[in-house]
Amino acid sequence: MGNLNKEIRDGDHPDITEERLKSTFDTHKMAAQIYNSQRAADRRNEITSAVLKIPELQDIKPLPFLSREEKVEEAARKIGILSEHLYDLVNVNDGAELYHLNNVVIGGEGNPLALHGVMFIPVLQAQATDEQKKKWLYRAMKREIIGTYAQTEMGHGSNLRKLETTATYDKATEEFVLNSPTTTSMKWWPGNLGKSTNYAVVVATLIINEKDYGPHSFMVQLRDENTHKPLPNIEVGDIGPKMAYNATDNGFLKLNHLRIPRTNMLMKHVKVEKDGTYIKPPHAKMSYSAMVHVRAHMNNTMAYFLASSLTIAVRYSSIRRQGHINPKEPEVKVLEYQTQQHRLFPHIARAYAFSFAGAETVRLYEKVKKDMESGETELMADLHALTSGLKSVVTYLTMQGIEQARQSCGGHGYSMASYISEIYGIAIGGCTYEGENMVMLLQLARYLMKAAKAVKEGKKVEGLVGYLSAPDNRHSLIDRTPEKSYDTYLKTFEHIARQQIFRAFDKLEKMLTSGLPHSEAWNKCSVELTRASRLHTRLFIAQAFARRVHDVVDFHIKEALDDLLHLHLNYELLDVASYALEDGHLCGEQMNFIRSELYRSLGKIRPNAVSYVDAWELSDMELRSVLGRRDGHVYENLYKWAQNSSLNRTDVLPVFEKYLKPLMMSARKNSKL
Ligand SMILES: CC/C=C\C/C=C\C/C=C\C/C=C\C/C=C\C/C=C\C=C\C(=O)SCCNC(=O)CCNC(=O)[C@H](O)C(C)(C)COP(=O)(O)OP(=O)(O)OC[C@H]1O[C@@H](n2cnc3c(N)ncnc32)[C@H](O)[C@@H]1OP(=O)(O)O
Ligand SMILES: Cc1cc2nc3c(=O)[nH]c(=O)nc-3n(C[C@H](O)[C@H](O)[C@H](O)COP(=O)(O)OP(=O)(O)OC[C@H]3O[C@@H](n4cnc5c(N)ncnc54)[C@H](O)[C@@H]3O)c2cc1C
Repeated sequence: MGNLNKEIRDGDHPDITEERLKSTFDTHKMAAQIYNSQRAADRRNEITSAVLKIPELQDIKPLPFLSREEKVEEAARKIGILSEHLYDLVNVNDGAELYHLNNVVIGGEGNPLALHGVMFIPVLQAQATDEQKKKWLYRAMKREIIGTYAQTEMGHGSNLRKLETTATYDKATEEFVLNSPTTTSMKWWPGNLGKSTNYAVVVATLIINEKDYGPHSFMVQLRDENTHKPLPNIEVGDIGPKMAYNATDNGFLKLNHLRIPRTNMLMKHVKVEKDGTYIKPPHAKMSYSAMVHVRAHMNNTMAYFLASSLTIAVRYSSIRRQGHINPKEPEVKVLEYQTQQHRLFPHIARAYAFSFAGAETVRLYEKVKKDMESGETELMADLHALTSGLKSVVTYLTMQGIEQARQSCGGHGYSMASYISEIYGIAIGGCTYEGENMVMLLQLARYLMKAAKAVKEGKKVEGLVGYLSAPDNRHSLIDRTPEKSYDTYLKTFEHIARQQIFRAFDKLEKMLTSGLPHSEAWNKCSVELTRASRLHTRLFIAQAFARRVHDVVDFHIKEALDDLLHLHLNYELLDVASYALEDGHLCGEQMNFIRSELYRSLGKIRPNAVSYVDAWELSDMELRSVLGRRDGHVYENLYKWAQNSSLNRTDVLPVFEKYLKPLMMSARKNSKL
C-alpha cells in the first residue's frame, strides 16, 4: 500500500514529510468528499497536470509584482491562450471544471470573461426567450460577444426598487429609452464593464405610461463588435483600483437616452407587448435569478478561499520552528502550540462544513432552476432564505478564518509572498457583492418571522424551519451523550436558534402592538433579527456537516471527518454559548465539558492537520504562495521571490541622489557647525 497522504515526494522538507507520514486517511479519497465525487477530484488533478505542460499558461512572474495594467493584460493573455486549449482541457459544460481551470491558470484576481461566465450567461439562460437565446446566448457561449451584469449604481446597490436608471417604453417606435438621469444613476461596479465587455444585461426601472414597474433586465450593446469603441449615447470606463480583484475592470456606465428595441427586454417570464401592456411574471422576483445563482455557489468559492489560506498556514506552521515547549528539546514546529492549533483547526473544520453545506445548497438551487423553467416557483422563497443567510454567514466566517491564517504565519504572513492578503482581499468582497451581508440577513429574517408567526398561531412548519415546531428540551443533554452521537449538540443549536427567533419575534410583535409602523419596528429589532438569522444559518451548516459524515461509507474517511465535526460542534457551540447560558439551557459544568472536548479535539486533529489541508489538493500553481509550497522549502524560495522586486534591479536607487543624499549631507553639514 502506498502512502495515505498523496503529496509525499522525495526531496521535500523532512518536517512536512514527517507530518504527511502520520496521515490516518487517504487524502485523495478525502478530496472526493470535498469535491463531491472521486471523478471530480480526479478531473481537478488531470486538469492541473495538463495545464502545467503548457508553458504559455504559467504566470510570467509572481502576480504581486505586476502593476494593475500588467495584471489586466496578463489575465487577458491567458484567456486568449486558454481559448485555444479549452476543449482539450475541460468539459466546457461542467462549471466546476471551468472554475478549477480558472483558479489554476488565472487565479482569483479576475479575468475579462469572469462576469460573462458567472452572471451574463446564467441570466440569459434563465430569463431570455428562445428567440433571444438564439440571438445572444449561443453567441455568448461561443465567446463571439462578451457580456456582464450591470445592476448596481453609484447611489443604489441594495435597494433595487430605487434604481434610477430608467427604461421608458415608447409605444410609437416600439423601443425602450434607457437613461441615466443623474450622476448617482450611473452603473458603478459591474465586473468587466469598464474595458472588456461589449454587451451588458442592464437592470433598469421599467416605466410604461409613467407607471413604475420596478427593476427589469434589458440587453444593451455597449461597444462596436469590431472596433470595441463605445457606441453613441454610451459612456463607459473603469472605476479605478480596489482592495483586490485588480485584474478585473469593474466599470461605470452612463446611458444617454439610448434607444433599444422592445425585444431587448428579457421576456421569458415577464412581457411588455407592442401596445405597452405589461404581463406579470409567475413570481415577482424571477428577474433576481442571476444573483441567486451566484449566492448559491458562493459557499463553495468561500470554502475554497478559506482552504487555500489554511493550506498555506498549516504547511508553513509545520516547517516553522520557533521556541521551546520542553527547554531540553530542540525548538518546536509552531504547529505544536495549542494556541496555533486553536487558531487554525476550527477554520479547517469550517472550510469542510462550508463545502458540505454548499453542495446541499447547489442541489436545491438546481432543483429550483429546473422548476422555474416550467413556471413553478414554490421553492423560490426557501432558496432565497437559505442562500441569503449562508452567503452572509459563510463570507463573514471566511473573512475571520483567512485573517487568522495570516496572523498565524507571523511576519511572513504579512508579505505578499504568503499571498494570504490577496486571498483575503478577494474573499471579503463576498461580504458585499451579491447583497450586502446585513441586508441579506434581514431577508432571511423576514422568512423566519413568517415561520415564527405560523408556529405561534398553532400551525406546524416544515423543511428548513421544521425545528421551530419540534419538541424542545428545557436543559441540554450535551454531557450525557455517548461519544460520536451529535444529536444532542444539534438539539442545543436548535434550541439556541429557536429561542433567538422567538425573542426577535416577540420584540417585533410588542412594538407593532404598541402602534409603531412595521418598518420602524423592524428597524428597531434589526440587530436581534440578524442574530436570529445567523443562528439559524449556523444550525444549518452544522446539520449539513453531520448529514455528510453520517453518509460516508469509508471507515477511515468517516473517522477523520468525525473528528473534524466533533471539533466544529464544540467550537461553534462555545462561540454562541451565551445564548444558551442566559436561559439556563446550558450550565457552567456543561461549558467545562464543551471546553474540554474542544481541547481534546485539537489533540486528535493535530497528527492529521497537514493531511486535512492537503486533501483539498491545491497545487502550488493555484496557491501562488511561497509559504504554502507543497515541498515545504520556504526559506530559500522566500529569498528567490524577493529578487523579483524591481527595487532590487540596481544597488543604488535614483532617489538616493535626488533626496536621501542631500538630506544626509545637509544633516552632516549642520552637525559640523
Ligand atoms: C463550481 C462553480 C461553478 C460556477 C460558478 C458560479 C458562480 C460563481 C460563484 C462565486 C463568484 C465568484 C467570483 C465572483 C467575483 C466577483 C463578484 C461578481 C459579481 C458580483 C455581482 C453583483 O454584486 S450583482 C449585484 C448584486 N446585488 C444585490 O445582491 C442587491 C441586493 N438586493 C436585493 O437582492 C433586493 O433589493 C432585496 C432582496 C434586498 C430586496 O428586494 P425587493 O424587491 O425590494 O424586495 P422586498 O420588498 O424586500 O421583498 C419582497 C419579497 O420578495 C422576496 N424576495 C426577494 N428576493 C427574492 C429572491 N431572489 N427570490 C425569492 N424571493 C425573493 C422577499 O423575501 C420578500 O418576500 P416576503 O414574502 O417576505 O414579502
Ligand atoms: C468586488 C465587487 C464586485 C461587484 N460586482 C458587481 C457586478 O458585477 N454587478 C453589479 O451590478 N454590482 C456589483 N457589485 C456591487 C455590489 O453588488 C453592491 O455594492 C452590493 O450589493 C452592496 O450594495 P451598496 O453598495 O449599495 O451598499 P449599501 O446598501 O450602500 O450599504 C452600505 C451600508 O448600509 C447598510 N444598509 C443598506 N440597506 C440597508 C437596509 N435595508 N437595512 C439595514 N442596513 C442597510 C448596509 O448593511 C451597509 O452597512 C460589486 C461589488 C463589489 C465590492
